Amino acid sequence: MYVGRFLIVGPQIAAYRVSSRSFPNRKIIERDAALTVAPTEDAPETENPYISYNCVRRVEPRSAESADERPRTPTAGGSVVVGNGSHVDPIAEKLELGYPARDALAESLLALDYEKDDYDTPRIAGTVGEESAFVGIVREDALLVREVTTPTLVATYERDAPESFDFAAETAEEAAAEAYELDFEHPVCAAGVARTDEGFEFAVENGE
Ligand SMILES: NC(=O)c1ncn([C@@H]2O[C@H](COP(=O)(O)O)[C@@H](O)[C@H]2O)c1NC=O
Repeated sequence: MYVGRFLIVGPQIAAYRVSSRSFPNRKIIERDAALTVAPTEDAPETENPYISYNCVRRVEPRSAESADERPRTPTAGGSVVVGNGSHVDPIAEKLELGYPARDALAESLLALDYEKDDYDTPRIAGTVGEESAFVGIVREDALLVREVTTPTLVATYERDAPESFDFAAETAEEAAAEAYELDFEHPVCAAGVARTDEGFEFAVENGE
């Protein structure tokens, strides 16, 4: 089965996988507080605006101090956002401003809406916070945002409503590997995120 991009959010763990028929020449690049999907060096040029984006963003815990004095190093609090497009950034920025995760997801997904491509591709996103985790999707016919307490999957095609999903990973590396290896067609790359005592750890599986 081909489900396109998908994510899984457990309450303390998250995974995101790029599956792609049309743009397989992509990889995930690790940055300081983000993971970015980008074309590989040998990818053909394209004007498609939807294939390069931050698929994971770390959000530092809110602090009463001024913006300049906020902690810059990862701590055990804070949140993580995962998703399949440019909406990941406004969701993270709203969490930074103190929006509840449900509202940050709903507002950002609705503002950007589904992608205006040949497939009306939905936008999907998830958050892992200190006390709760959420998933969301905006499709041509619906906006769904739901709190999750067990691992939950949502995908762009076919499996496009949040559903409970058997996901055993406990570390970021296991999450990236398990998502990459799941039996959905056209795997390209995957990201894993897990909360640890020090903050969130990230891992990437680029299938190399
Ligand atoms: N986020 C992504 O990595 C991504 N990759 C492809 N798309 C969109 O989905 C369309 C279909 O792509 P595919 O045939 O690879 O599933 C593409 O034309 C593009 O508009 C994406 N947009 C949303 O999932």
